[in-house]
Amino acid sequence: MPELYVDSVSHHFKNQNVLNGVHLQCNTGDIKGILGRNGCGKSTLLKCIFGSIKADHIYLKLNGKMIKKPAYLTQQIAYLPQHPFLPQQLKLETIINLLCNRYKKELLDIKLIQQHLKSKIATLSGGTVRLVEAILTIYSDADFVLLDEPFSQLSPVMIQEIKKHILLLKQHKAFVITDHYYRDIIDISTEIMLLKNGSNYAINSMEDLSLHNYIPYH
Ligand SMILES: Nc1ncnc2c1ncn2[C@@H]1O[C@H](COP(=O)(O)OP(=O)(O)OP(=O)(O)O)[C@@H](O)[C@H]1O
Repeated sequence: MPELYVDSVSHHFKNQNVLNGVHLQCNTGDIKGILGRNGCGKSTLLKCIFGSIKADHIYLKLNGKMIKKPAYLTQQIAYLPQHPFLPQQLKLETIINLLCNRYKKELLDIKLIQQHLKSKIATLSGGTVRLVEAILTIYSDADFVLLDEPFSQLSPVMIQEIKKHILLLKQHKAFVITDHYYRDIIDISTEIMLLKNGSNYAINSMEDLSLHNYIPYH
């Protein structure tokens, strides 16, 4: 079964140690939810795994094989960054033709996608771009999908739509997802971890989140 295994992730910026030996592992069917306060290093962790920043140290295996080059070069990992990444002047249809093969049919069956196929990205609202980017990443060819704040900017019904697609695709893929909409993360995740002071902690209840001072005590 496809497996992403990441261990001993460490990274610093100037004199700040952001990640200090983080561990993460997931297989097809897993949705790994990552929670943590602002600035604790969630985005940095996803970037280190994807390879868009070079970690001080990372031990990364894909399907049992050690990967030494940036993981995005394997094309087995897809990544939704926090910032918009689709080319503004291209039509959605062109982007799909360039990027999507494996789940193209399923993608083109989605009403929201059909609706905007002929539109240039520049003409879509900010939230719609976010929605389209999240759906394209979920339906990418990759077996492992990293999603950085896929729910931000989205109305509740659109958050529901994204959750539906993640749950549909998890039979074929593994997801690592982070967002401050923690209830939505908890709702779909098979496992939750909290990032704090550079380390990861297993979360088994809402009380754990209070104990770690991620959510306030009631
Ligand atoms: N390029 C950079 N140069 C210097 N410091 C950085 C850089 N990128 C991130 N940092 C710092 O590293 C820390 C972790 O940032 P990161 O964006 O990973 O946090 P986060 O958990 O994703 O936060 P948020 O929930 O607010 O998005 C922060 O203190 C941030 O200021």
